[in-house]
Amino acid sequence: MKKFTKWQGCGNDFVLFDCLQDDIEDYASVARKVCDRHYGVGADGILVVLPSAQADFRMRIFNTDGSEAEMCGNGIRCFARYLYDFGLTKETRFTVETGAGILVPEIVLEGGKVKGVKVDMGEPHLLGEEIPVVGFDGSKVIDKSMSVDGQEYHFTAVSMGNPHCVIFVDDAEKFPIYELGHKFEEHALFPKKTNTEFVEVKDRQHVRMRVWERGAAVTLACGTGSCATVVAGILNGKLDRDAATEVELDGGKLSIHWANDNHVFMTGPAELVFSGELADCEACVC
Ligand SMILES: N[C@@H](CCC[C@H](N)C(=O)O)C(=O)O
Repeated sequence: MKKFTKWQGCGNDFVLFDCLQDDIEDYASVARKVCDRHYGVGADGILVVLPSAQADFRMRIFNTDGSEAEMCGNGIRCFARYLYDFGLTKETRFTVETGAGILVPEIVLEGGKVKGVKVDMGEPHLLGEEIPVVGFDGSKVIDKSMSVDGQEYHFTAVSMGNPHCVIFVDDAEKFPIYELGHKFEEHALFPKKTNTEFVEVKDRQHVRMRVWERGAAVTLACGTGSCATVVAGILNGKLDRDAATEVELDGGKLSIHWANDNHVFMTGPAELVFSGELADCEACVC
């Protein structure tokens, strides 16, 4: 029987497997089964805790469709809180190897209790080949035009280790995300597919964002998407850089700050939902 814990950060939910001792044979197949909301536990992805030769821990993340993502912002806060709450580290600040490099989460304490997690998400990548976006080698992809379903959209592309396409809209609530989201994800401009954020700017430090995630469809929140949104908002002159921006998501709020050292800092909640054991663990080697 493989034990797991279920977590959520702003309603973006994950099943976490601690594979420091017992590994899972096929992460992709476990992700597809376990994330199913009818036949499985139900989640937007699975997080895998692994040892690392370069950092204190290693995190891998698999989407509901079994694809592996380079990084997950809400996921790394849950990952960090698991390590701290379950006694795998006594440190409040430690290093995590991810597909986006080594990142640094910090447990935020208030009166001895965990209030949230702040993560140094590293530097955004802006060149076309780094994201990647076809046809933009050597240049940034800011306020460019793309056609989806016969309609022209202005987009800005940012990588936070994983690809994001940020679209500023007049009314985020009215955007037909369920009908059109997958067309952005699969657009020929993005050879590794993309996450897409539909963003309404409320004021210079406050946005409303809805997301269609690569490999997971609509989720209640996206941490890397929130970072990409704020970077794109600043690059387009819509947001201020001197203080944090509040990103209002379907499932909660994140505070994002693109600091002068070029690092993006994300602060937000991470909560344990429940612990359990998989009844059918045929994909595990434990
Ligand atoms: N929800 C996550 C991002 C998860 C990975 C994403 N779907 C991808 O494939 O890049 C977040 O909070 O960042």
